Amino acid sequence: MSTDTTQPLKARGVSVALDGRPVLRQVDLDVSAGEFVALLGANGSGKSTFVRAATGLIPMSGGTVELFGTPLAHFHERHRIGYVPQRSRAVAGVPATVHEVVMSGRLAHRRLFGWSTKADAAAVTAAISRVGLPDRTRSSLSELSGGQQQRVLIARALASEAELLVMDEPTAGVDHDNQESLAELLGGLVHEGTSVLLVAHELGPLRPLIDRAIVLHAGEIAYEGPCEGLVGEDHAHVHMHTGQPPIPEGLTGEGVWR
Ligand SMILES: Nc1ncnc2c1ncn2[C@@H]1O[C@H](COP(=O)(O)OP(=O)(O)OP(=O)(O)O)[C@@H](O)[C@H]1O
Repeated sequence: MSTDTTQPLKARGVSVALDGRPVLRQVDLDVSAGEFVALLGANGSGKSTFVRAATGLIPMSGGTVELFGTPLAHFHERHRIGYVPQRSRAVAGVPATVHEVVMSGRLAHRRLFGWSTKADAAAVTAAISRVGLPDRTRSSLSELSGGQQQRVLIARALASEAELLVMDEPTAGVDHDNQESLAELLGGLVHEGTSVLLVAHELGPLRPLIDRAIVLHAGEIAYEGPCEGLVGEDHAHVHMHTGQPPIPEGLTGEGVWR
């Protein structure tokens, strides 16, 4: 269980331009220790861009990010962040076994070119078991179903013993039963003190886990507050399409539409 109460993520005024076009504008977003935050919004609203910028994968054109109290540029404890990319981005053409992919989650624990240790092997075995794939350890990733591939990517983050999981659409293309298993797994991790930033279109079985929702619209925050302030599964889309809050302002008493 994580006992560190330092704020895992503090982003202020994050702006990103891609191909010279502003994609994110002045986004403030926090994830506190033990918190489960959902980042919602329509296709192209900038969700993936935000998590990629906040984890240092792409540069920002403005703003600041602190990870566990350390400015991004000086943050070297990569193992504390478990980035679970969109499956389609991560899996395409990867000729690796489940074991190899999950073992790659241990790299941040090792010295450069160090051999894997017993601790690495134990962490990998435990992570693969935890996502329910112990009998697929030697399978190639390409042989697995979409939901199983997603679990392998999560196991990689678990193997790194991450304290903040940043997950980009982990339920996309995953059937309901696998979404339920994912919700159970994440519920257990949160109970143990893991913090989560989840990018999603639809929350489904993950909805009860969420402490706070943030809706992006065209690269800016359009809503921040509890899920109860969101109406329906595709609520974010309704709002995005109409440009109007789906409920009269002030009626929920919770959350802020901007
Ligand atoms: N490499 C890139 N170069 C130029 N523009 C990009 C690039 N990647 C994304 N974009 C654009 O940036 C905007 C935000 O994309 P992003 O992938 O962050 O959105 P998203 O909310 O995660 O959408 P989705 O739900 O479809 O993944 C989109 O208009 C997209 O076309």
